[in-house]
Amino acid sequence: MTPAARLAAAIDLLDVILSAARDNGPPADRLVNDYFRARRYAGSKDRRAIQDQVFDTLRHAVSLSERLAAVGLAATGRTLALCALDDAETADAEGSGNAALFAGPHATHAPDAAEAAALAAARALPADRLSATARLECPAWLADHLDLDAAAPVLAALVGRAPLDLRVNTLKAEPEAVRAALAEQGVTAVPVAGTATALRVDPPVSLHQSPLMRDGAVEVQDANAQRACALAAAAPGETVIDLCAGAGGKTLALAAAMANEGRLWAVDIAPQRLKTLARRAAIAGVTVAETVALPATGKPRLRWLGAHAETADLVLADVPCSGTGTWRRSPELRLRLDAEWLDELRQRQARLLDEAAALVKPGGRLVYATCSILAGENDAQIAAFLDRRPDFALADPAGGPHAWTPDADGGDGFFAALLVRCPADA
Ligand SMILES: C[S@@+](CC[C@H](N)C(=O)[O-])C[C@H]1O[C@@H](n2cnc3c(N)ncnc32)[C@H](O)[C@@H]1O
Repeated sequence: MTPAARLAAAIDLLDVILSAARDNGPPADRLVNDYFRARRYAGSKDRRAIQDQVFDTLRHAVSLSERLAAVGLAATGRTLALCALDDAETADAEGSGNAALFAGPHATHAPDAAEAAALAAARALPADRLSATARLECPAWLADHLDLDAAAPVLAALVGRAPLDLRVNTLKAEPEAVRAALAEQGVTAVPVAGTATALRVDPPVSLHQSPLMRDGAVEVQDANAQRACALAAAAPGETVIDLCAGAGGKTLALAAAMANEGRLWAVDIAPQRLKTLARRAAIAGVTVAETVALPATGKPRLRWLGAHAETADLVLADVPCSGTGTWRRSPELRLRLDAEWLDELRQRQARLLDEAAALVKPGGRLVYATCSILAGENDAQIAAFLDRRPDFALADPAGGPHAWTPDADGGDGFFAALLVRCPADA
């Protein structure tokens, strides 16, 4: 593809992603996959270049939008992409280069003289003229929900690209053997300190064709998500309920920790995700997990929850959340979230926490987890829960809940609290 065709594709994709973000449509990575599935003529290098351009633009969409607004331009896929061009490309966009970026059928994307001047002014705006939130690529309204000064290092790290973290599936392989096998494929994977199963490949490479992936010896899973699972300390023979199992990232980790012994219920409201879970479980050699699709409300849900009340040694509530900790991987989430949705999420999280607690047997454990960096979804939920349920306590009150962050730990922003229910005779 020519540079002009790549830019045009990036603009098309940005428009599709922005409109999905506005209308609660599919996530960016799915839209990118769909886009290229319909355009088989794009080679892998083209795809990589277009994808990088799209995601880099989305990572800076908050500041780019503010720059565009400052010169009176609306933020669209096209203006965002043009505003994000670097110096060499800018010469082209302004017509002083060879205009290769707008050649042939892609001339429609070329700015006219007035727009080119406005874009140049937007690009030249010094960073210290941007708002404090835009400098950190954080939507302005979120300043009411976090301490901007304290969160600045985390927000800054969330603008970067995520590494590729792998979880070694101990049902199939040992970390050292996996490292050696990866090294034979020319891939350097480094153990992540403080975890037993996480290997980091940084910068990321595609391992989809790797036999290790195909045979289920490794899974892609962020190291901090693995830390949350490790905190749960699922053990062989236990009864475990993964209440928001989704496509099973954590279910598979729990099953490995249980060495496939005991009972592991994987519950979700999305049957399609549970189907993916079952497929992944088969590849990973997980035999202990049983999927349960429940509606979000209503009698069948109450019936299942009632039948399993106070039966679990461990319940994991990996609740739906803002995903603010995953902005490196899903930068469009910044544009998706609004105050109303955040409020709705928080109510849902509190309800799920209460449902999860009702499943825990006396003396059992409850892990509440999010991939959010917002206190309202994290510490505040735990504090309110402990007020509602005085029969639960933080397992490690001195350490409190855990908040792992990309600046400190390299992985996604992740929060997990381990709560223990008082034994029956306490
Ligand atoms: C953060 S995701 C879970 C990710 C998953 N645990 C993993 O590790 O891959 C949250 C999940 O909660 C599910 N969910 C939302 N509301 C639910 C409810 N009322 N009961 C059960 N699951 C729910 C969503 O469908 C979504 O799959």
